[in-house]
Amino acid sequence: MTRPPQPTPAPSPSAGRRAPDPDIVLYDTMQRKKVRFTPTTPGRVGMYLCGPTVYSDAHLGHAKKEVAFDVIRRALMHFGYAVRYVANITDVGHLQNDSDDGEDKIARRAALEQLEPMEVADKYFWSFVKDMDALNVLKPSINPRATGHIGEQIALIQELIERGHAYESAGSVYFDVRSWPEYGKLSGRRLDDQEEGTREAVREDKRDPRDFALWKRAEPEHIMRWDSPWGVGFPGWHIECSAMSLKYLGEGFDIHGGGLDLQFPHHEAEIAQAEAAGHPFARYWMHNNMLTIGGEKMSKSKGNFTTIQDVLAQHDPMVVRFLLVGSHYRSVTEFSEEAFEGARNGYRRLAEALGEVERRVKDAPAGADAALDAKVAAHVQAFEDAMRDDFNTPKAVAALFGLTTDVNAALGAGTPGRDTLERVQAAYRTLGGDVLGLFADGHGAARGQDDAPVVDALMDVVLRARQHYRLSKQYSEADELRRTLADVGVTVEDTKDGPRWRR
Ligand SMILES: Nc1ncnc2c1ncn2[C@@H]1O[C@H](COP(=O)(O)OP(=O)(O)OP(=O)(O)O)[C@@H](O)[C@H]1O
Ligand SMILES: [Zn+2]
Repeated sequence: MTRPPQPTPAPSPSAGRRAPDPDIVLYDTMQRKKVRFTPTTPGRVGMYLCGPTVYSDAHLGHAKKEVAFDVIRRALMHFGYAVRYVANITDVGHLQNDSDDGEDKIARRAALEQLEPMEVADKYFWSFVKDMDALNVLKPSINPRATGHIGEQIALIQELIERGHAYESAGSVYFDVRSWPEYGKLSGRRLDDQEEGTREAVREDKRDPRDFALWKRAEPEHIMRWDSPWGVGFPGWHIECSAMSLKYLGEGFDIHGGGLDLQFPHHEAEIAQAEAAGHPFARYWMHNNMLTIGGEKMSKSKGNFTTIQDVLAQHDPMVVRFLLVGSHYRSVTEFSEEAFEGARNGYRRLAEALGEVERRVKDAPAGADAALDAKVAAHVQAFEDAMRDDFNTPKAVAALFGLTTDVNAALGAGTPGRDTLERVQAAYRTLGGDVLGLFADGHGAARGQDDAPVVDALMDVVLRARQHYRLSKQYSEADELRRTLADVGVTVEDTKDGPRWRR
């Protein structure tokens, strides 16, 4: 079975209010330098992002990646491009330790929680969606799941076998790394170097220890299994991304994104699988750096993670987002309470200035303020220049602070003309709101002030009252309190450290 050719589809239309900006520069990992960005189809961008493996709640490291690429997408839209944004959901094939051995992460979790594997995948998929909504991450245009594309993956594997780049062995299929000299071009790893690291892990059914699985034979106890030309099995982790990105974005699509840690082997494998099968792959590769804690990558397996839900129980989602955009996507973001403190103050400064502008704009005197207009235009220019230069969000945020200093000075001296205030408002809403994703409804400026400390104090009182009811066995009063809180979206959980709440 040969896979039909994949024409580049017309991307779904999105806001293209201005002519596509030809001066965007981005850092391409493949070329190892900043290059001018020119999409294949003028005005349209096809973008693919490696999404989560849905076997646990997402942590703040995942949020860094999602927000980083969300901002890139939003910036491209701001600069006049229609973006089709495809982000996959891995719900099969991702084995423990990212290797070709071990249990499937989803199946393992299913056994632990005594759920169907698809129940696990759905549970954590929806938890991920909720987190992303809270962080104001735009929904992907397409959110394909690996289990929904087994046919496409099998077809691509067949093409690789036909072309002599993959072989079947005992019911599994492996990519023949030696048949594809370009393997290693993204990460810059030479085949000899790779051999060193993997010699130990040599499997008897592989011709070469560096060969990676495209399809794995399912042992009898393996629950997630599909029929294939090679018997009952399941796909390798890498193949889904090659198959689904080509399916929805077409050959030679524009941008492929993901975390730096995915460069090797995942992205290297994605490229080899597509290109060895004769399908030109992504034209630009973008990688976000890591969110760290104590200098170490926050990661599920290291256990040094804080879930997004836990973070959001303590911090305004817009402050979390502000913290993340405060460092460049290619820089490390160190997670600490002090960093949050800084973000809270920084975000409040912007949100309060916008709040004040929005309060005054209706009653502002007619006309404009030329001096302030000139300053606003310069800050807008600085913001856009920063974003054109490899999406430099820290510089862009600095431009918003510059704007805020000038706006606060002008507001201190009186109320500027309405035309100017409207331009100031539009600058905040467009640059901070549409591009950086801040000031989402119900947060920051819309609320006028950060009421988190007040809410925290009130919740403290309420939880103590509930605790009092419980200790004096007044359970119906305690339940009534919990229900009242639930009605306004506040969940109370009793943990071994006492009651905790989140909204
Ligand atoms: N600390 C982090 N900072 C930024 N991006 C991250 C971080 N951790 C994971 N990612 C990104 O999120 C995506 C999914 O990662 P993955 O599921 O491997 O998370 P993980 O916590 O590293 O899990 P594990 O420890 O089980 O490998 C990848 O693109 C990865 O680069
Ligand atoms: Zn991928």
